[in-house]
Amino acid sequence: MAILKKFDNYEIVEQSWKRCQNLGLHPLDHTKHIQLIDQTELQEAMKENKELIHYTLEIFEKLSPFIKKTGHVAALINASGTVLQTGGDPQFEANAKHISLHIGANWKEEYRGTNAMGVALIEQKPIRIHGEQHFLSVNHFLTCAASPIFSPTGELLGVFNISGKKELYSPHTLSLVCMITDLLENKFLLAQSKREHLLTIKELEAATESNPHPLLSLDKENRIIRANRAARHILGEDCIGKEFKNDKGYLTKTIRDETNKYWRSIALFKDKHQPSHSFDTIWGSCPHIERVKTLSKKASQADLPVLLNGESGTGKELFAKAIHNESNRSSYPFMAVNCGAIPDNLIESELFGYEPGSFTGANRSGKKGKFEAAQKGTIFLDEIGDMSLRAQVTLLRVLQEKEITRVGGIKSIPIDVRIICATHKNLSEEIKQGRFRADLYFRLKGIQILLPSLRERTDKIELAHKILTQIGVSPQKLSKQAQELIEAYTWPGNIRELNGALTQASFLAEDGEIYPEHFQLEHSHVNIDYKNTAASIVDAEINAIKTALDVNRWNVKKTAEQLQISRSTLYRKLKVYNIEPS
Ligand SMILES: Nc1ncnc2c1ncn2[C@@H]1O[C@H](COP(=O)(O)OP(=O)(O)OP(=O)(O)O)[C@@H](O)[C@H]1O
Repeated sequence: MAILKKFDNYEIVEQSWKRCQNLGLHPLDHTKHIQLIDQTELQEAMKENKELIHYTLEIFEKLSPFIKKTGHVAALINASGTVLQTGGDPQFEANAKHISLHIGANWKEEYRGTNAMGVALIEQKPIRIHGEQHFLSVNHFLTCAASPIFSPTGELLGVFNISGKKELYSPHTLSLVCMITDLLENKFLLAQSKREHLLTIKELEAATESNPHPLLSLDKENRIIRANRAARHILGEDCIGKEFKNDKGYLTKTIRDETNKYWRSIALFKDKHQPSHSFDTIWGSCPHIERVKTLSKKASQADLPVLLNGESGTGKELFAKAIHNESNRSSYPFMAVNCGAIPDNLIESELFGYEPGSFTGANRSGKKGKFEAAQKGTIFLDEIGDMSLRAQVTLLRVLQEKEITRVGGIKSIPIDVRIICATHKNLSEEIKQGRFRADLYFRLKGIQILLPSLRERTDKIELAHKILTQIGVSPQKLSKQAQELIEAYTWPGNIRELNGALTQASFLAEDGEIYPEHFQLEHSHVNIDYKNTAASIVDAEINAIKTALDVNRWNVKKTAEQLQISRSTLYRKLKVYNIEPS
């Protein structure tokens, strides 16, 4: 075993060798313990790991030029050790078959001795096993690097491995394997958290360099549903199911919020270093938004109630904050209340507070309500159209009397607060339908401001560039085709949706140019004209690529030069358009 000592993972390998000896494995007998599963079991395993295989194949395709060229083989095993996929250098793959590195074989340590996949399964961390570190001498010609793959809830799904001849040893293979497993884990998380509030923690001392994208998703109660490895590293391995408390002041960025107002009301995760909202932070130069800004600036000086009307995600809260920040009340609090999210029986205690011991479950020392907390400042009543009729009566009384009484209390407290309301509903229609009180509407209306939807705006690309700059991506990375898609899509979730879509697309583009395939949008919202234009652009591009490939006899370097694109872009397009030599 002395030979093992020259490697830094000496202790792990030594323990593995001991386990192999205890299990009765012999370094020279590699056939005795071979474990293969039959076709039925294999199909079962494939079915169980369908998603894992699908994502791995996507990565295999991207990697295959590199792996083939460098004489390596990549392999995926499931959590029981069975090889589910292999791919890479065909010549080396033939060698690999001789040592049972093929689909259906089991590479658990107990069957194949010390090996990177088997040890990664046991240690549940990335590992390299090089040359003579392998227990079976038949594997001594190999150098292997493997890393476990975890589900977004922390269960071990399998292991990804890259093997090559030991002369090809490179210190980077292990990093590559780790990057691949991170990518796989993120693909799972993105796919599974479609209807969850997905965040990334942006900047943190504890964030590891090799894992720059901690991702986690939250449920409506702010509990962590899923987290990738980087996020679990920061928040603790047992973080799943716990509340995400941002008590350490992490800078977070919402990647996706399925426009569920309840999640949005958990507005805890604000970047502390963000400039406070003013009209300068409201982007856009389309005449429509310019008009709205001018009106809002005037409104900020008037101390009258303001009613903001607009679809979800059009910036109502942003405008409310800007109005407050530019008003005489700016040095006093801005309190936001999502009226639709508060249960009817709690609305009074939420708005007006309560005295000690007033109801079961209440805080023993009593609590200030939002009106009191906003004293001399502004209260923002978001989704006022969703407020129950009962709550509307109570609110109307406060507006008339300009004082509140805490639940369970008798003392009246005078209130000096400016009210800004917002709704996506047509309140006149709500009044007609008997769902909103006309007298309350007239009290709240004051200055009415109608925010345009994103599809009505002419500055979508300008907004997209601003968003990309904000998330640290150069606007140049937005391809022409992606710009066409942004213009054509109808954006039912407005700027919030655009923000989420771009953040996600830039993430999926992995620092490359952003193309339509990086967006996860609902096709039904794409304008029909675009579909035709897009189809013709795509056809023209496919034809150009095919012609150039024919002319250059499939020499990728020359073809890329002729098309004036990089080789990696050409490879990507070949894959996306499924172009193969005929
Ligand atoms: N003109 C704009 N410039 C910059 N960012 C904007 C603009 N409009 C909206 N946003 C961004 O879009 C997101 C949604 O905005 P906001 O929360 O203000 O919308 P909303 O209309 O209040 O949505 P909801 O009705 O769902 O409460 C926020 O991240 C906000 O910063």
